[in-house]
Amino acid sequence: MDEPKVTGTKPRTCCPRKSLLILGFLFASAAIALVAMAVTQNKPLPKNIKYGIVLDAGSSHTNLYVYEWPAEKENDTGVVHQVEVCTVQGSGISGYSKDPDEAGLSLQNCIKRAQEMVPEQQHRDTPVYLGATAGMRLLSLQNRSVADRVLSAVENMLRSSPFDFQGARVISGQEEGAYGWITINYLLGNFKQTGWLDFLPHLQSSSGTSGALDLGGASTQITFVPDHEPIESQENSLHFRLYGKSYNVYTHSFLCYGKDQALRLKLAGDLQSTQNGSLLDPCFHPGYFRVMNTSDLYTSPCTANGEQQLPFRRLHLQGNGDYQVCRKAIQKIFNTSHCPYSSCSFNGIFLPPLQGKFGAFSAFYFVMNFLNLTTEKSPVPLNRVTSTVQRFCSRPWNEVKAEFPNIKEKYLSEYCFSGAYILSLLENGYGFTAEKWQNIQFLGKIGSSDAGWTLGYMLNLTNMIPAEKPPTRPLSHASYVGLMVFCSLVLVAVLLLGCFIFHKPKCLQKGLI
Ligand SMILES: Nc1ccn([C@@H]2O[C@H](COP(=O)(O)OP(=O)(O)OP(=O)(O)O)[C@@H](O)[C@H]2O)c(=O)n1
Ligand SMILES: [Ca+2]
Repeated sequence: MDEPKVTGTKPRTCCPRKSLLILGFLFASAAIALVAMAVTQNKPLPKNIKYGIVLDAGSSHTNLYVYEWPAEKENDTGVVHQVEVCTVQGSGISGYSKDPDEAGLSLQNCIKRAQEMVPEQQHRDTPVYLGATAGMRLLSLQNRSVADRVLSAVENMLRSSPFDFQGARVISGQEEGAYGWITINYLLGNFKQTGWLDFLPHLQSSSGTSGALDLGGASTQITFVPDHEPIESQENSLHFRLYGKSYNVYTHSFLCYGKDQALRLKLAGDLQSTQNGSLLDPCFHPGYFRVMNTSDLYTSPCTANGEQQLPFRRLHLQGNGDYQVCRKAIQKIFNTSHCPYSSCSFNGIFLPPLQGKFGAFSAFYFVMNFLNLTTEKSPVPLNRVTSTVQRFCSRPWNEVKAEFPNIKEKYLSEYCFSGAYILSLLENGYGFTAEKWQNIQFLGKIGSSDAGWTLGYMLNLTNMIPAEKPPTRPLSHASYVGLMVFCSLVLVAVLLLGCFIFHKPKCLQKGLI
């Protein structure tokens, strides 16, 4: 018998497979398009670089610095960096008092170098500034009109360059201190806008900044934020508002206390106790000789007051490398007999208690670096620095010369004096104890940029450091797009899942067949 036929309609294929496939395809395409759009939209645009040039016309020499930064990030912190430094051959511009035009010509090679560094089409938009420091301050005191002629010679040279000349002037000691402080804190990232993390306590000192110590040939600067102390003298007080934060900064520039002028001060003092023009100098190596015209010692306004009729015209200096005696001789150039404030450094100049970390650069760094005292990770303790300088000073000059044949004799012969002077200035002048010494970091460069006042000067003149924190979005554009994509995907996935759960296609429901 035939089995009864099952009648009725065939069970429908409950899943419209085709539609599901199409849906899946559309979903995948949408997801791919979303991701592709986010990626292409966020591809870094071709970099639009800007340049700026600053000439540091120091007392001993002139350096030209080229800086660059991405145009669209101008107001961010830490984006400007040095791409070139060119050292002008010969003396500093103040050394051209006898032939001011030569001061202008001396800059030519470095200007050429800058022309090679900056793309030609940007020459006209690249600002160039020249700032002269203590050498020109001294020349102005000595002979204003000669100083003006030197300045106009360098100005004419810079005006004739293809760059956008913005000025050549003598900057004040206060500015030099302040811009050095801005430079190092900008480069160390201490002005960083922390955004969401603003409420966290700062790790460094209470101000979150580092002090700056600059030692030049003719002046030296100390700049830092004291700890809640009032700054007792107006001329040492600066107020900055940077990236939405206020800073009360102490600064002082000691004219005549750069290392070259300090040596002159010491020698001029020593001369008073010699009868015949022979001087046994403890700050030079045993076996070192130097002959100088006594008149040269008194050409600077730093020593002019002590000018006297000496019975000899030449000074015969002979080294004996005695560090302890050298320190005593140097001590005499710091007058600590009077202080009209609650505390002073020397010469009656106000100094609040030292606070926080310090970055020490220019000659502080050159000398410490030469003595191999900057290579270790943590600061070398004061007693080790002292014994290193002491040992170096006692070495015979011919031995030192033979060991460092490539170092300029002028630099090499003075590292003993310079080491002792740095210790005198920091220990006795500013009061860095063995403990506080550990807060000093000797630095030449921070990243690719030299520590010095020039970067801070340019940042200020180009208005690249805003007083208030620029309004920033909580997320970067890339993070924003990424998050949007992610959330969209999650949303779609949740939607699909919801559809599947609440409108389960019959084929997926158990026991239907
Ligand atoms: N490798 C070097 C380079 C420089 N010097 C000396 O360090 C001193 C300071 O140099 P610098 O900071 O360049 O001084 P200037 O900027 O020229 O002087 P100032 O800031 O006082 O105008 C000078 O006596 C220079 O001879 C040194 O001993 N070793
Ligand atoms: Ca300098």
